[in-house]
Amino acid sequence: MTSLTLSDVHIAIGGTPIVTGVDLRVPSGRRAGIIGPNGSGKSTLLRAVYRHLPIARGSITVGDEDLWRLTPRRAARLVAAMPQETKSDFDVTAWEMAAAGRTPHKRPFAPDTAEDTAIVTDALTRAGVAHLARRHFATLSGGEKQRVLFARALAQQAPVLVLDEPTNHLDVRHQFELLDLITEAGTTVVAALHDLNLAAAYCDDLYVLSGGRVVAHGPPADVLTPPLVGEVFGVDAHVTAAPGSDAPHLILRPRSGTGR
Ligand SMILES: Nc1ncnc2c1ncn2[C@@H]1O[C@H](COP(=O)(O)OP(=O)(O)OP(=O)(O)O)[C@@H](O)[C@H]1O
Repeated sequence: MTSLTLSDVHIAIGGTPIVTGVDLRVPSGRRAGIIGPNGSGKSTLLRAVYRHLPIARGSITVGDEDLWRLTPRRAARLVAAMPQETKSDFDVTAWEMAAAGRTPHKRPFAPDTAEDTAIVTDALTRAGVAHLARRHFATLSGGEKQRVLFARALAQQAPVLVLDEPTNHLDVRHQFELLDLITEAGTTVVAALHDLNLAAAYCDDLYVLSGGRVVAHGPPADVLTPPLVGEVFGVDAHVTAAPGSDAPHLILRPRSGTGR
């Protein structure tokens, strides 16, 4: 297992600063959630962690390895991603999409070994989509695609998992199942989540992004206070306890006095 550390990370797109001075540390095997309103920079930050977007300043380290100094192959052995969107216009099956997770473990154009096949089968099974293996990825529903992409990330067997809104297409049962699977996998996780209650229930620490900066971080109970939620998200929050757990549970309402 491996820790993930972001130090003073700055990201600009087309000369415009989007993420500014982010420090974030996920100890080995722990789960950090990134929350924040639309456009606050969550996806941009995660794209830098899975090397789809370069950083302008700062560093990202996995264990003691500087992610941006590694070969793509080495980086992909350390960090697997389940991005929000994937180009699905080309003609691959769900199996081939999941099997792409094995690429960093193989020589270029090498065929799948029996071990690769077993790992991909196991990943599709754990993600609950083995029955879709022969279907064309482009024809799957949003939630089915999301679970195949999760299978790809599992097949990659990387110690760090980056998840961008992993539950946004999933029905409630599959939301819980996916987050339980992630918890059982025991990998180091950084995930952007819109659902504050799922974030509170499944993450050890939360980082709140607003305007590309971290404005609060810590255990969910310390971060998800009514004043913080009011200030960052512009809604009223009432905090209760989640049934059978120590995690806070929020009841959210439109901000009083907004005329709604
Ligand atoms: N390629 C781009 N060119 C210009 N601006 C961009 C680009 N990508 C992102 N941005 C801007 O950067 C900001 C942060 O976007 P990002 O997608 O990281 O936010 P987010 O917190 O993930 O939002 P959401 O909750 O809506 O998914 C937004 O204002 C967005 O418009």
